[in-house]
Amino acid sequence: MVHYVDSEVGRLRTVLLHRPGAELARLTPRNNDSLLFDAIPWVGRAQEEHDAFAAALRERDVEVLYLGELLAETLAVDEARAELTETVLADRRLGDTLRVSVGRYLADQDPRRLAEVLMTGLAHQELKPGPGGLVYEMMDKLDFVIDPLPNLLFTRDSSVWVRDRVAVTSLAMPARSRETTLTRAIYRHHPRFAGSELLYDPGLERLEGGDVLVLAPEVLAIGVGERTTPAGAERLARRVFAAGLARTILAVPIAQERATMHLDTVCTMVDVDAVVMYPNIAHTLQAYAVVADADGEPRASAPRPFLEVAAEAMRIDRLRIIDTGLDPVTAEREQWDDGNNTLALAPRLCVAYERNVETNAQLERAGIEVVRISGSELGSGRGGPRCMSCPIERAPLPMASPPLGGIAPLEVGVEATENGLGFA
Ligand SMILES: NC(=O)NCCC[C@H](N)C(=O)O
Repeated sequence: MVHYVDSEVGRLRTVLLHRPGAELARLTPRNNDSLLFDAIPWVGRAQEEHDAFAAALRERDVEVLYLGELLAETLAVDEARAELTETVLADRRLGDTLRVSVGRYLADQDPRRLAEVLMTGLAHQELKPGPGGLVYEMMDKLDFVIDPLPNLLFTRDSSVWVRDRVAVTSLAMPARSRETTLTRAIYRHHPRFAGSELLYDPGLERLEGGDVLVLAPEVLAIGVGERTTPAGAERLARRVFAAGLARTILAVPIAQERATMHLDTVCTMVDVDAVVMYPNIAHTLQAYAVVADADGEPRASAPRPFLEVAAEAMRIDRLRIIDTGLDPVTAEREQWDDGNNTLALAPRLCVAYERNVETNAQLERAGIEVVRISGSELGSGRGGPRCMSCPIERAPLPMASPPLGGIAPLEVGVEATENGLGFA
């Protein structure tokens, strides 16, 4: 099984999605802020929108894997089951009496139902018969014994592939931190991923997948802001250099605000040399170019304009920008609604939310084909097509020029095609 991603735009072959389920029905006006949703989604409609997204990908020959299914299959492995049960029971809010009772409940579930509980959580009133004990008695019947994970929908953030390695990330927000226990278990125990080496681990410094862009073979950009810390970027750089997976990493400071929670909320790639980007920051965004010194340690140079540093690292003349919206107000509205958060299926072919009318028109004027999907309900969690997808295999792109540092491209069968770019 090939797992390989060396760009943002190489033809997408396999992707990990999560079809939203009952975990979305846990959202209420009391908890939506802490669970990182801006509204209460209509679950059935969100599922329809998501099914249409998945269908659009399949129609274009993309293999769609579902996190829920992989998790259920993973839980058939005893070691994975024990590991994930233990993680849930380690929650110090439970106390001993409730812990024993939750442990028994989990042990009684078959892999499919256990996967559902791990994703959807468990409400106090669902644990029957109640175990008694102080903790249980003092809980409200609507409280959660196991918290739900409504942000599983955004598979981009909990893992990211860099060439043939997968980085299981370290999520910053408490509402999301348990997500990576699930992705980690899948990559470690599911037979499909047997032999995959983990490049990063949830116990390390904060790092989220939405901040990691594979700009070109051997060039990564890492947003540093609300979610990813400088220490997370440095740790990933060290590991990527040690594994010979990249020669330059750009650390890109972004405002620590909800509107710009990840780098992919302001900038995504739509061609080998083009990004759709929020114009209000395009020319002020800076980047620190990080390379390995003689000992393999990451060394950063002084910050310079992102667009310049990126083009240099990618060995192209210019990184073309396609603006979000037409005017500053439309740009602000469409950036908020994930107009920048496109998912490239191949160079010059991307998936975008239909509601971002002006941005999509700009993309088309620039020669990018746009597959429009509706996302009125999906978008209530503040994420678009890129956030909702974790590419596992993309057709490789050629190196921009012969590698200078002696890092050889992997032998993974670059397709010979008419345009020579490895995509049909
Ligand atoms: N890459 C992304 O921007 N992902 C969107 C994550 C949205 C989610 N509600 C969160 O706040 O983490």
